[in-house]
Amino acid sequence: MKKPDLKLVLLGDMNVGKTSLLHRYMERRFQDTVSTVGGAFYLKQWGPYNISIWDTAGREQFHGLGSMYCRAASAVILTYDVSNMQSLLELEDRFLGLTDTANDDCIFAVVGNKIDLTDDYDSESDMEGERPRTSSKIRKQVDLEDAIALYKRIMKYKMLDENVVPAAEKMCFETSAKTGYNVDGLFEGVFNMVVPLIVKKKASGHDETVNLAQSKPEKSKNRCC
Ligand SMILES: Nc1nc2c(ncn2[C@@H]2O[C@H](COP(=O)(O)OP(=O)(O)OP(=O)(O)O)[C@@H](O)[C@H]2O)c(=O)[nH]1
Ligand SMILES: [Mg+2]
Repeated sequence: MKKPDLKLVLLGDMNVGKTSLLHRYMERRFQDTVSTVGGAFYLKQWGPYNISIWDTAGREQFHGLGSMYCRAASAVILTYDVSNMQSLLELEDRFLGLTDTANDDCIFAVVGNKIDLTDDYDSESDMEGERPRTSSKIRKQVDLEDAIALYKRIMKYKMLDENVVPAAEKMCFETSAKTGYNVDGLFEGVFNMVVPLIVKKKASGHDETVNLAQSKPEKSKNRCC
């Protein structure tokens, strides 16, 4: 199996839709999921590069595995559910510390999924990024500004200079795995951000990504642990 050039990890509480986002992006559809056990990974070719994307379990009982999955990650997607404020709070309380094992120049994205459930979204108009209001849905509990504030706190926690890292507005997304809203924008936005890191690493001869042949996972989209 070809060695991935970089590693991207999805973290977040159970039920926020991490697996569904990955299915939507990789398989172009929304399908029933079961709560993830341990973790799973996909391989994605992006231009000349191979990216491994790791889906992790949000359930508390698998929490101990999180920092292992984050080891040497170049990008972490912290995912919450826009209809559930607690899921945003958990990112800071429970998941951020797991990223201590990621690369120093790791890029972070904060993603609010299930936007389709909220009164901030109209599926009839889900075209070209439009998102007018309707009245008949759940109240949105987390605003994009809350996610942006979290992103800024993450940068502080990582002791990264806000003027050097990607702008918060560029790294906070709202998505719907169900309708596909902004899912390509999320993954491709993150891929484009990390490509310069691969180029830099290759140029300096420090290619330190995980060798999948050694870390013993399976074919694309297989479960492990
Ligand atoms: N309406 C709606 N439901 C969603 C969306 N994304 C996921 N779901 C549903 O939310 C539930 C949980 O989705 P998963 O993708 O399994 O969540 P997860 O974050 O992978 O959960 P764990 O594996 O337990 O950590 C499922 O019933 C999905 O169908 C979305 O964008 N909109
Ligand atoms: Mg899952």
